[in-house]
Amino acid sequence: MSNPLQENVLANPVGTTLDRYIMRKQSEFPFATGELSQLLRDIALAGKIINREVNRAGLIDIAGAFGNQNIQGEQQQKLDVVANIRFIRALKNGGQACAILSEEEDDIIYTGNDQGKYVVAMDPLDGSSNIDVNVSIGTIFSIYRRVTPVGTQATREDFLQGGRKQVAAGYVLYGSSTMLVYTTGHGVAGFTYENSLGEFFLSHPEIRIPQDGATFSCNEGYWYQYPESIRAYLTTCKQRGYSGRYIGSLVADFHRNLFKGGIYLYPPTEKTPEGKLRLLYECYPLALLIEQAGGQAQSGHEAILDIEPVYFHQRCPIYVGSTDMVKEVLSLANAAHEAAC
Ligand SMILES: O=P(O)(O)OC[C@H]1O[C@](O)(COP(=O)(O)O)[C@@H](O)[C@@H]1O
Ligand SMILES: [Mg+2]
Ligand SMILES: [Mg+2]
Repeated sequence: MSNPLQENVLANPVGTTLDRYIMRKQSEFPFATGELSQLLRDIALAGKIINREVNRAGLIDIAGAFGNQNIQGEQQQKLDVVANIRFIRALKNGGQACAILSEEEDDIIYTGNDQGKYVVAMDPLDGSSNIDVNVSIGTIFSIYRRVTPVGTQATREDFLQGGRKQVAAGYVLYGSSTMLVYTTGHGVAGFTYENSLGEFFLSHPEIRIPQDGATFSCNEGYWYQYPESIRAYLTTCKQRGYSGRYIGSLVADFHRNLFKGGIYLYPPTEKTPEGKLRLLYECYPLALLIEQAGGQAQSGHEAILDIEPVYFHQRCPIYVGSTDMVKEVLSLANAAHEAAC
């Protein structure tokens, strides 16, 4: 007969670690060789290291601008640079990624692992404008199986395969808790970081976004730069009494809508006529996640995952979230388009 202590411990298992979950998922694919599993572990490790830097950002000298501009013409923050270095190093040491594309670097980063079967596109630190003010930020990643022969150097073709060729995608959210959310094309799972054990534990096995929502996320500071159809949509949302929520960190706004329902909009503006967000390491990975969770991601003309990739730091408008809300934006945009023709 077990005593109360044993019963209590037996009744409270610590949970499924990310490692165990990856192994369990791998065993569902008889031909899996473990390289993608190892790559996901490497990304989780980099996420843990950046989490440590983010948590003590105020204590150590990584606040503020780094003093360089990246290829986007944006002032790099110190934490952008730190996160970039940490991720590249973790992927180099992991040995599975033969090349990386980063928001913070102009061109392909070769890891020296030419035997690696995968390439990774990443936004090492998303929500840079929020770094110094202790607001949630994140890391976004997208993984492809290379198309160039193993043993050779990766080329731009490996990165410009198109959104539907992603074999995995996800993000790490550094918020009130740190979470890793990813998909390998078989649903979306979320893991919460347990600091004291240094482990990610499965906390959200099958994430599904609600079909509809009552929250809209966009920077209304650009109201007068938005297309008329978007202003019409936002006006309708307000007339319905929907909530406006805008953190200014794409990962954090996306995460909230993923769990609660809602829509994130970054339309074309006069300042960014093609949209602001980057196709390869912001829009594609979140579009794969949202479709796997039952939502939609559109550019106003087509599904984000169907946009043809032409160059590395390509931008596009994005409307992503609950299906009913994205569909409504599209129908207004199409009506405006037809009226203009
Ligand atoms: O300040 P704006 O124009 O509203 O843009 C905010 C958006 O830009 C971003 O900060 C762009 O990402 P980075 O921080 O990785 O450059 C998104 O996270 C965010 O949603
Ligand atoms: Mg970003
Ligand atoms: Mg960034």
